[in-house]
Amino acid sequence: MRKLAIIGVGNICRQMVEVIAQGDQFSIAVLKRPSAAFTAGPGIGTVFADIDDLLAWKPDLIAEAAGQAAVSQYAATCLRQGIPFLVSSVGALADENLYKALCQAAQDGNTRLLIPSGAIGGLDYVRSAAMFDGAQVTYESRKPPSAWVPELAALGIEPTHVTEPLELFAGMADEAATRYPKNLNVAATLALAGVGMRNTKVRVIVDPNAPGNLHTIKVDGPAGSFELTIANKPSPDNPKTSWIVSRSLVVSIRRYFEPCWVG
Ligand SMILES: NC(=O)C1=CN([C@@H]2O[C@H](COP(=O)(O)OP(=O)(O)OC[C@H]3O[C@@H](n4cnc5c(N)ncnc54)[C@H](O)[C@@H]3O)[C@@H](O)[C@H]2O)C=CC1
Ligand SMILES: O=C([O-])CC(=O)C(=O)O
Repeated sequence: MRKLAIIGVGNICRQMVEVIAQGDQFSIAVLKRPSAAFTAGPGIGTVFADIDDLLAWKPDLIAEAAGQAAVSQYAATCLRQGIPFLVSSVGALADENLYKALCQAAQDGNTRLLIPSGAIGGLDYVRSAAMFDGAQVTYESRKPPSAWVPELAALGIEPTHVTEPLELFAGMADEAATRYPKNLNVAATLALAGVGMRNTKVRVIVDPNAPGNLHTIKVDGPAGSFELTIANKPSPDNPKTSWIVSRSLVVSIRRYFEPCWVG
């Protein structure tokens, strides 16, 4: 039985535990915020509120499903201790210094910083296409107003008053992922797989007509072109987070331990 630790006890964690409990051979511990009122439910063996206690439990892999601040707070310590660290809040790595420090910590610990595809896909193609000079990569996020409630409120906009597509942002991936830490982690993922944070162009649109969380990736380069639109259903408990994300994390965990993987 392997030991899996999940940082964060929200929507993604809940779904991961449900899926893993159905067949994977893991015992699961979670790390909650010290102030959070959370007790172990089905599938969760132990609840920690302190990272040192979690590390003393000696997990085989730690998955972060908490937020960008949790990556800067915990990842380096875990990696230096030789524990693979799977990041969901990839936008934290838009900070180049943090990204380099975590790669170094992984090397020092002889382990890996793991980055899942999350809400998007096609990263294998993007990675290969980016090996050719001149490849261009763009990303467009189009989510309904329900995914943008606090951000719209900060602009003084009532979500129900958005009746036409509204461009929130146009710029580069690092800025998008930093400005919108709960909606644009995938911009950083795409940038890391492809042509980098400062070369990946991003548009963010609040679209009242979007049938879900739409992600469009375009690649144009010497090797060919590629256009992919993914229409994700939002998570039942969190409209910002696409439902598929927890599954992507579970796939990454299985892939880490399995002797053979595809893709
Ligand atoms: N890579 C991807 O495709 C995606 C990544 N994400 C990332 O996943 C994160 C989690 O998403 P959800 O589970 O839907 O959010 P959620 O808000 O339902 O759950 C987050 C949980 O983490 C806890 N938390 C926050 N900071 C913490 C800390 N420092 N230590 C311990 N616990 C902490 C919160 O109390 C909450 O229980 C998002 O904030 C986002 O950064 C979300 C969607 C897609
Ligand atoms: O789940 C999604 O659709 C994307 C998302 O929130 C993120 O990248 O942070």
